[in-house]
Amino acid sequence: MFIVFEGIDGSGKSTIARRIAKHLSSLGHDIFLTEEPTTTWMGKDVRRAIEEEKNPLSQALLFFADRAEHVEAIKKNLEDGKIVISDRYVYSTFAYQGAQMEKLMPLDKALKWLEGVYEPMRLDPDMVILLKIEPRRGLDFVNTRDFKEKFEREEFLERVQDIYMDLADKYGFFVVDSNRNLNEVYEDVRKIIDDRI
Ligand SMILES: Nc1ncnc2c1ncn2[C@@H]1O[C@H](COP(=O)(O)OP(=O)(O)O)[C@@H](O)[C@H]1O
Ligand SMILES: Cc1cn([C@H]2C[C@H](O)[C@@H](COP(=O)(O)OP(=O)(O)O)O2)c(=O)[nH]c1=O
Repeated sequence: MFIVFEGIDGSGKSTIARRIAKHLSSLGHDIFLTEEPTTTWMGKDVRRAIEEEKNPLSQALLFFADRAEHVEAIKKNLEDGKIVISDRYVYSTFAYQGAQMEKLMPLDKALKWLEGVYEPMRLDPDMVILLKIEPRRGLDFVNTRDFKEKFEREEFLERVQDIYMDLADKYGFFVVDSNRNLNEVYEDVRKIIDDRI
């Protein structure tokens, strides 16, 4: 079973993924809890490219390089009978790099290209849970930098979330409202997963 958490920055993915991993582990399941960008040197290079605001195409290809390796690790853990829980996956690239690339080309073309790059490494999750939060609220939970940067980030994340919502329709994500107390969010997510495991 391969479960993915998606959502904009500060939507609660890491917190909820950790709690779900603990819960499933207490039920006796073996869990591989993982994340993208990964914690490998490739993942570190990806983070550096984001920080240095490199060209969206280089960023997209770096995310895919990191993911191509990650998919191998995920496959191995699935073969070992583990439940894999990933904090972000390919839909982050579709949503974030899609939003960046639409400044260069129409979004549908950008998404087609990104889906094409994914194809040779494709490993589709059994379940994708999208945590949906007001971008401003999410930003308040993460780093607060200067006002202008925050405003630009908020506008960008609004667009990322719109794309996520289109992807939710297309790929059949479970959408959970994260504009609430984290315990309520967790309970909804736990029910979705417990009903299907
Ligand atoms: N819906 C929420 N209600 C209250 N706190 C939240 C909520 N979502 C996130 N947080 C808090 O915001 C911080 C960032 O959450 P995190 O799980 O790291 O989000 P993400 O991985 O999506 O960026 C954490 O301190 C978390 O407790
Ligand atoms: C996996 C992935 C992440 N990202 C972005 C989302 C985040 O802004 C940033 C770092 O990811 P992450 O550490 O998960 O951020 P957060 O915990 O705040 O959600 O990388 C992409 O743009 N494309 C991708 O494919």
